[in-house]
Amino acid sequence: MEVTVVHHPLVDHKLTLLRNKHTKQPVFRRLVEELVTLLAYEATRGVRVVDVDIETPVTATRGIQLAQPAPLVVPILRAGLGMLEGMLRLVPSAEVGFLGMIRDEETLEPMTYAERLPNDLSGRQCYVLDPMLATGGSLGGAVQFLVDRGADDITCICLLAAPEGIEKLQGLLADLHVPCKLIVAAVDERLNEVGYIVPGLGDAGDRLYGLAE
Ligand SMILES: O=P(O)(O)OC[C@H]1O[C@H](OP(=O)(O)OP(=O)(O)O)[C@H](O)[C@@H]1O
Ligand SMILES: O=c1cc[nH]c(=O)[nH]1
Ligand SMILES: [Mg+2]
Repeated sequence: MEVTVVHHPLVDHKLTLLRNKHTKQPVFRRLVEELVTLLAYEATRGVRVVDVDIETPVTATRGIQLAQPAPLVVPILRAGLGMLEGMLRLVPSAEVGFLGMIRDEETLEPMTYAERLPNDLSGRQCYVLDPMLATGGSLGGAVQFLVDRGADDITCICLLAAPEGIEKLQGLLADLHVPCKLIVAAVDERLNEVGYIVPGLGDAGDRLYGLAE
């Protein structure tokens, strides 16, 4: 798996605001969207295009446009939903599929509770959105789910990743033999004893949408 850490002062500036526990929910939501737009610019460098003939007001010329089928964006509910608008701002013609996953906070095992995706994902460029790659259970489960549906081109966009999660995903992908990229704003130090990213930003879903319990 190719891992790209996006280095840019605006990304680091926004990420610092996001990490700050005093950042209020409306600002947090806005920052997540803005960050995703910046990451999506990097993540879509390999988006498929086709040549197209057009006419400008001056002359005929050749350009490009996004190829069909359109890219498929898959936010992992809940927290990944906070990234959707930021992604669609850059790729408004993308289609959207949904995957709901929750990790058991005791065992840290992920569970899939909702799914609305095309049945056949072969030949689709899939962009998975999840702000946090912690143990890697949730994103690994999501990637496995997409591959089981035939996905053969997957790009994951995360805000923060722990080294442990990246390693787990690498291991899974070595067995799956499917090309996969990871675009992330920062790789943090480690996981703590309860599976949270350190220094991290806390529970992304709770900070976006409030406490789930
Ligand atoms: O790498 P992992 O150890 O699996 O942890 C990461 C997952 O945890 C969070 O979701 P959570 O389960 O809290 O659900 P939520 O988005 O509904 O809050 C986050 O959005 C990831 O999906
Ligand atoms: O730090 C973490 C780890 C998992 N999920 C989160 O939302 N935050
Ligand atoms: Mg959560």
